[in-house]
Amino acid sequence: MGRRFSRKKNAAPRKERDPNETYMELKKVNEQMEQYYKAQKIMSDEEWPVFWEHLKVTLPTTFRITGTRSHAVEIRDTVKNAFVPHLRDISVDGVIANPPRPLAWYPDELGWHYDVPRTSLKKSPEYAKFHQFLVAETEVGNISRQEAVSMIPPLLLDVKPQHWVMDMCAAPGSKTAQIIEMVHANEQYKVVPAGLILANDADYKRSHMLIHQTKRLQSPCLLVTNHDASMMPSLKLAPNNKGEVLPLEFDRVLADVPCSGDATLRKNPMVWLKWTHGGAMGLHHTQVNILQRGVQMLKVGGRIVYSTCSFNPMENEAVIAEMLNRANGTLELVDVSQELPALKRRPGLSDWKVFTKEGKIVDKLEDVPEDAKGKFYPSMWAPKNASELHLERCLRIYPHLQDTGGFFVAVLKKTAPFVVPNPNRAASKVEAAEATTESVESSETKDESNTENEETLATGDKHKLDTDAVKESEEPVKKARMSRAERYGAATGPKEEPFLFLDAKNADVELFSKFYGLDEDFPKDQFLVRSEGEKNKTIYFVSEAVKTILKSEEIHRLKVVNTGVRAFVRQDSNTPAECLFRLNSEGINLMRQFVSDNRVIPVHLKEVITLLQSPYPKISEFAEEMQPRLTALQTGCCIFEFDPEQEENKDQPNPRWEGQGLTGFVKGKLAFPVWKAQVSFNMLLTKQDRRSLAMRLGVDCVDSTHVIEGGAKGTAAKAAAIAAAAAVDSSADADSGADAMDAEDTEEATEEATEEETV
Ligand SMILES: C[S@@+](CC[C@H](N)C(=O)[O-])C[C@H]1O[C@@H](n2cnc3c(N)ncnc32)[C@H](O)[C@@H]1O
Repeated sequence: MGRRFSRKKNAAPRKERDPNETYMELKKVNEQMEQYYKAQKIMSDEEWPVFWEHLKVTLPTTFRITGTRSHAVEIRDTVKNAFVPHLRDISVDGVIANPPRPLAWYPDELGWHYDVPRTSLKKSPEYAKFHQFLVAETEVGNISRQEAVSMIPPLLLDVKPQHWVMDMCAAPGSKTAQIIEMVHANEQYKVVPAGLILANDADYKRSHMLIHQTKRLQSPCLLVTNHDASMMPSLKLAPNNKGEVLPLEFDRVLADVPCSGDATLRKNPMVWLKWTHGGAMGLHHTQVNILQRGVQMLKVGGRIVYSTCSFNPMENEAVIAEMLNRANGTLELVDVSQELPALKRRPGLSDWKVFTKEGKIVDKLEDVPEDAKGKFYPSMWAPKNASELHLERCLRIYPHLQDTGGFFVAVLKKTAPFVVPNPNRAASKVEAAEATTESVESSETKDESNTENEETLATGDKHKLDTDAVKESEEPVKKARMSRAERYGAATGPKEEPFLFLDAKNADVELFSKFYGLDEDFPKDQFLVRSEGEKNKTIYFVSEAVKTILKSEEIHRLKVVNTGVRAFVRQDSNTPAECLFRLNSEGINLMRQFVSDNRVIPVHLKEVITLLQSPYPKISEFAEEMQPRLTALQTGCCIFEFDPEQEENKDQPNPRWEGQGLTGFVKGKLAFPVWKAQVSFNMLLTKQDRRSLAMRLGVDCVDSTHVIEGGAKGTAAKAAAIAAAAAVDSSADADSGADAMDAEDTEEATEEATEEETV
């Protein structure tokens, strides 16, 4: 049995990692890489030295002020007017740091960057306060830490609130979060957007990081799946309200594919050590297949964005060129030169070199040594018609252009239905071998979905494995033996509980609908549970669009790992209460819109402080004028709503941000669930949420050991899995690319969540 390593209970706290430590010690040279990219002529000889030197400079920290909250602009102005003036001319580690500033190309000045590394923030009291502010706002979802270049693909995806969007390789989820915000951009009171976000990742653990990262956005329009994206299953949706049965297709698709990540070396200095000629070779074919599946599932007229955090043409232009040729006129590269006009970019390449692993240039497949041929595909070379494909419309983002990481982005539009090319036009020998098993596969697929149109049928019969993992000779036998889940690319994580919709007439639904006075036109048939146990424990709410997927007769094909906002949780309470279902903080902002005012208590700061500082305050501890209402309130859960605008002293400086001149309170209303027992009250927030609320209000709080939060069984285990995944991720594996920072943030947050749920 292998040794198990565990952290000792009384071990000293883990030392905070200092990415710069390793960074500084590393020699920032890699001659192979330098030669390789010089040979690719990715830029002019004059520009090269500036580019190369810039790769060695620490990356600024960036964050986004999220668009879903109506007060995003107020948060921006707080940063701009209250913090920035105090952050001018501040010396950190002996260097005068540039104050935070907006990213020139990010719309409405909602994307920001600053130079002081995270690990040095505490060295300056001004920056420490700024950091505290960022942390508090991040916890409530008003700010999202994300690398600048990683914000570009969703912006170019041009998502509207009614769009159905698929994010094919979504973990850890920073781009998914951005897309969710776009779907919710209109934020109309009592309106659940018609749009949908299907966020997928092949890695089960990472799919849970994604769930964690997006949870704070409280979107009922999100569905998280766990498939190999090149094998996303076709699906017929449940009939819509016109009785039509439509295939699962998307208006927008993001293919932010796994890549070698060599454009992240400002943040992942290990790239300097690890880069080799072979790094991108095994990825090209997977990338083509993921992109092709995305194109297949895209509606005609829809947009697909392909992106990598790699400079390598084999992972970039070669993939796009192959896709355009396969699409044979049904796909076009969009000229986005007028979109994000302030974003500095360089055009895509129309010619590039292919190297062997040993670093020799090979002009064509025939020239590759026989024993290495299996690793190469004809599509790795620039096609003869490259100059006709408008590859210059691709975007190459280089670090020296605007002090960012590197990125590659291509925006494609589907102009007509796309049929997978004849297997004879297969991209490789391996793919051709796969085609020999087609009769086994396609006959089964046709049985399952014989009404599918030509395009989806073609899709069904081309489920491919990552060819690197497949031995050619074994392939036909293996594929014929594969389980259905494997053929559809479902990853091998634990079996998921089904999603079971509750009837609008279900006794529990009727009970909480009546108790909370849910609006008459609230869609009560969009609640679901995840187990067929005797008692419904946690009740989730999903949008209508999500429901049409979950109610599909073919839902067994899709491995859904998470969906829905936790709206109600059955409270195990000894207190007699008419309704034991309590509202959950996770869904409070959504549900508040539909709950009758009878269960909503407007409160002042005083009451919030009472709840934060005393675990079970009695009615007598609240303001006298509130006591009759609190006494009359039926026992059970209610919402306390705090509106800072109603405070008399709202313009007084907040002691926490003193010096920054910030006025008293956070902007916008705050709603949180509170349980009323016979004579006392209890705030139903996790320790973390209590702390973050206290921090935002500039007050202290007491950590109650009786914090109640809706942790479904097994959630702690899942959170532990997330933490483990984040830990793996933060060691800068290649495909985490530009999002490693986000993973680190997730790790921190998850450790908190785990701690919480085990209380
Ligand atoms: C560059 S990262 C994506 C970053 C993510 N879009 C974000 O913004 O946070 C690539 C992701 O692809 C996933 N992945 C790798 N191979 C995959 C496949 N065949 N299908 C789907 N996802 C895959 C990895 O687990 C990884 O999470």
